[in-house]
Amino acid sequence: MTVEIQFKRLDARLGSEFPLPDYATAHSAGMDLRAMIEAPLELAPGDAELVPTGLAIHIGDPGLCATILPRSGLGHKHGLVLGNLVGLIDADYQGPLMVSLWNRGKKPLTISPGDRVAQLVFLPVARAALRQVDEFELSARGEGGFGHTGTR
Ligand SMILES: O=c1ccn([C@H]2C[C@H](O)[C@@H](COP(=O)(O)OP(=O)(O)OP(=O)(O)O)O2)c(=O)[nH]1
Ligand SMILES: [Mg+2]
Repeated sequence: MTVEIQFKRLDARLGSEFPLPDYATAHSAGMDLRAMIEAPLELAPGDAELVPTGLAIHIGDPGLCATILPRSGLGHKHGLVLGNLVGLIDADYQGPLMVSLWNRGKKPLTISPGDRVAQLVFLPVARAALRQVDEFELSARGEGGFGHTGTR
């Protein structure tokens, strides 16, 4: 499904020097986000920096959220992942979209202005109304968890 999402361009280089976030292929689930930094950023091993993406979005619909996820190639090959592991963008958030870049690897990494460093994925959300009970109707799993079903 396609949803229309309002955005504001906070950095004039987006949409001119660098393309706006977009899907790389017809069926990509994520649109890549760029590091809209002023100058190259060196991330020492273990360091994390909060980096602007140059845009703000307002999802507006409580039945939707967005997540910011690492890009597989950068995460696996270079150790560039997210300081919060996954970013969660609430439907009522209107501030600048930020990415926490974490070098979890063993070598310094240099991020250049405009690099595509993470990806934005929109997801449906179920919001819960919690109802307290004394007992659950017993399920097949019951309280078994944390490896209860084995590995083979
Ligand atoms: O990677 C991220 C994660 C979050 N946000 C923004 C959007 C989100 O709606 C807001 C709050 O995020 P979250 O609820 O995860 O953080 P919090 O520490 O609980 O902050 P708050 O108390 O504002 O909810 O920060 C980003 O821009 N980038
Ligand atoms: Mg929160």
